[in-house]
Amino acid sequence: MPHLPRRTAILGAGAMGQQIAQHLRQTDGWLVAGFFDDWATETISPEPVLGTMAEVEAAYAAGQFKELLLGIGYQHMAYRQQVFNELMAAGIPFAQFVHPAAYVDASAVLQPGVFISPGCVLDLNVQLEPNVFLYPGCIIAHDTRVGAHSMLAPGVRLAGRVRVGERCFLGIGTTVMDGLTLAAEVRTGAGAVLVRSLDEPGTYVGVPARPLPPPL
Ligand SMILES: CC(=O)SCCNC(=O)CCNC(=O)[C@H](O)C(C)(C)COP(=O)(O)OP(=O)(O)OC[C@H]1O[C@@H](n2cnc3c(N)ncnc32)[C@H](O)[C@@H]1OP(=O)(O)O
Repeated sequence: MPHLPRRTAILGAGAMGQQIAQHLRQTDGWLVAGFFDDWATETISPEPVLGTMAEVEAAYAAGQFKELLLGIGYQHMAYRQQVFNELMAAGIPFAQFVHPAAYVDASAVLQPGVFISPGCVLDLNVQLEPNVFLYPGCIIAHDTRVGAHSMLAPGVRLAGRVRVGERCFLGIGTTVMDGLTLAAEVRTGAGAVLVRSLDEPGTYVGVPARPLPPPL
């Protein structure tokens, strides 16, 4: 008997939600049930907006979808965490999506809500905590762990035994040397190269990366 497709709803109908939907549509075994969004009532996509965020639980109970993925972007890191935790606590399952054009070693440990875009490579014993989102082309070397709700922009490279804290956003092309630990809520600018561990939240830019002073 053929497997039923994974009927998945996406939280957020904006650009990130649309990107997630497109990957699902093009991957065997997945089906986009629709979107939940507090602002949009319709989308350019074939699937409907099923309701607002407050209506997710009732839609799940009514069987409108089986799993969730989160399409809330890096400008809203605290909200990403809040929505994920609330819906997990309500017993609504989050999917894990690994694009077929990614390489994920069999030893990797992926928690619920993880999303892995095309071109990513995860080597031996990588751990992605809940709700981690990898944009295309991220390379994560052996024994590295990425903390819950963090997002890695396209082309981020983490060497071996790195620890990335929760709610971090690593900007496009960031490189992190082996064995470093990054605190929670670290952000990095495009092309940053991290050569020391970072104990404090904040934005870091440059080669080697330095703190970006907060605006006056
Ligand atoms: C799929 C996707 O598209 S995912 C998103 C991918 N996009 C990214 O990763 C972008 C990451 N963001 C950046 O790099 C941004 O420049 C940030 C967040 C680091 C800083 O943004 P802002 O706070 O707006 O800083 P602003 O642009 O005003 O620059 C402040 C200073 O930092 C410098 N600066 C900004 N970004 C960088 C950078 N990546 N590397 C080095 N210096 C930088 C600026 O030149 C400026 O220096 P100055 O004061 O000497 O003139």
